[in-house]
Amino acid sequence: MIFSLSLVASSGLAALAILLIFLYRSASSVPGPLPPGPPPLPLVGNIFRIPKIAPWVGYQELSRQYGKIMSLKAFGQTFIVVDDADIAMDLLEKRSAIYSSRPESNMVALVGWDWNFGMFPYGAQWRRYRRMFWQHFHTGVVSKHDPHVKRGAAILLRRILQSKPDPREDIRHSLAAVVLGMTYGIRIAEKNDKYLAIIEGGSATGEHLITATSILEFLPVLARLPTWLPGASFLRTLQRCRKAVREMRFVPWNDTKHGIMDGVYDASNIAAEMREELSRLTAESVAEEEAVALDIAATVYSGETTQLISLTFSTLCGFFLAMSLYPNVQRKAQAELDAVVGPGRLPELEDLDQLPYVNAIIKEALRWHHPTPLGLPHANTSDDEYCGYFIPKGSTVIVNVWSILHNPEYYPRPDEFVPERFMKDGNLDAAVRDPSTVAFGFGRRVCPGRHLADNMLFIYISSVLHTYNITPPLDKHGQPIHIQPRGKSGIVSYLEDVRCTIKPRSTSAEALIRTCADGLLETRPY
Ligand code: HEM
Repeated sequence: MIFSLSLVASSGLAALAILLIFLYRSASSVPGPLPPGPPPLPLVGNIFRIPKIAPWVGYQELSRQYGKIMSLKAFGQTFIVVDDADIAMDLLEKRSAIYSSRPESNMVALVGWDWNFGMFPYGAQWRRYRRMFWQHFHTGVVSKHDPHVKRGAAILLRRILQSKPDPREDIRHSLAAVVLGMTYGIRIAEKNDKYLAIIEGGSATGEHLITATSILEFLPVLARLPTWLPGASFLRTLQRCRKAVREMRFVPWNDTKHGIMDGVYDASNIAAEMREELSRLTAESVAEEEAVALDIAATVYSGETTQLISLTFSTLCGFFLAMSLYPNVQRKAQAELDAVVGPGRLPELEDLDQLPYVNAIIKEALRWHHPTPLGLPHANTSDDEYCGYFIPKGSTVIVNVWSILHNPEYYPRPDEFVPERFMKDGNLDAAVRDPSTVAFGFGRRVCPGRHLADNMLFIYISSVLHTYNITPPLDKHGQPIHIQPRGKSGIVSYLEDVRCTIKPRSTSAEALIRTCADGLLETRPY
């Protein structure tokens, strides 16, 4: 009896143990909840809660309600929105093995951008392209582009001497000169340049890439409809986009390859280096390698929706506006430049360490008006769990970079342009979070052009501060107009209005612009 009782008891215990193990196992295989977020509607999810205008502000408001990591749903797709630098690092840097892909997008191929590795999914092909790109931009080699950068800054200095109330066209023209010179050795014409028109046509297609706003993203089958159908104007737009992107991808490469472009060109350029390498390959591998090289070159100057031009352009526009609004900042930087560089020359990269306040202005320019307020989205390639929340494979992970860079806890009075926040006792303060740690993205996808971008921002900003005074624009009565900084919505956010008055600091500054800039602008190849 005792035996049978104990048998029953022990078999009961065993059954209980098996049941507990089963319950534990099934509980642990049930994914935890998604990060908090607004309750989804059936089928469409949170489509109506996804902010469309200045979405970084809308996401910040949602994050205040739901937390620093939250989730939204749209047509079955999960969006994870992160509003905290440490969480972004935890996921995108520390777990970069699974958070380095891009969201799948039908629009990328429909608009014709599927050769650009910035949009490739994570994998062997992306690695191969990125490695090739990196060979031309890592810290050990990036200085080879300095002559092109200095020449671009000289073009800007020379063009704004005409003192127009809006510097945008001049900034864009000078950056296009850098990118075409550096990539293909092409020197663009003062006016009506063929290659400039090609870049602008290609980059304008970037707006069609924004996912979740196009019906084609969810119903790609519509792209197969005949273009002549009434109401199918969007298909004709896509056709035009693909043509513009194709021209951007092939025309400069082919023209320089066959030596048929107009005007002068510089022998030192990335495409020429690539061709040199191709010439050492066997005939069988040349065709495949040339296709990759051509796309890498096109990526340099088109980047992810024309990184080099758009993002550097947008940051420089923010700098011009900030200088017109904060005259004391400008004067302080000019005093530093006068003491270190002196009146007889333009600043050089070698001066960088001696100019902490100018460096602080560059950091503040990247923070105050960040060109990609929501960064570029990542996607995770396997299911994950973070702080008890389930993050399903294939989620779109968005970091609200703007909100992080405007968090008053780290950057008090965040809407004001205050370079002093990065300074302590006359030096840069290492204790303040450097905006570059989030501004250039994260993990394995971090911007591979960041060292070039740093150099460009330094040369452009220090050269302009050294030679020009930037003040507010004047109305027809000669009264200063106060411009309110407002960023437009888009993957790249541009300021709506950056009008200002730009005048040489003195007659000797004007002479310096003419002599130094004209020297750099000589048409002789390097
Ligand atoms: C102020 C200037 C710039 C800013 C703020 C910037 C910012 C960024 C950001 C936020 C990303 C996405 C990173 C991520 O996914 O986490 C990115 C990617 C990228 N950037 Fe930049 N960038 C700048 C300049 C440049 C320049 C000058 C180049 C080219 C020389 C460049 C080439 C690229 C490329 C090719 C990618 C895609 C990388 C990949 O997907 O693997 N960027 N950049």
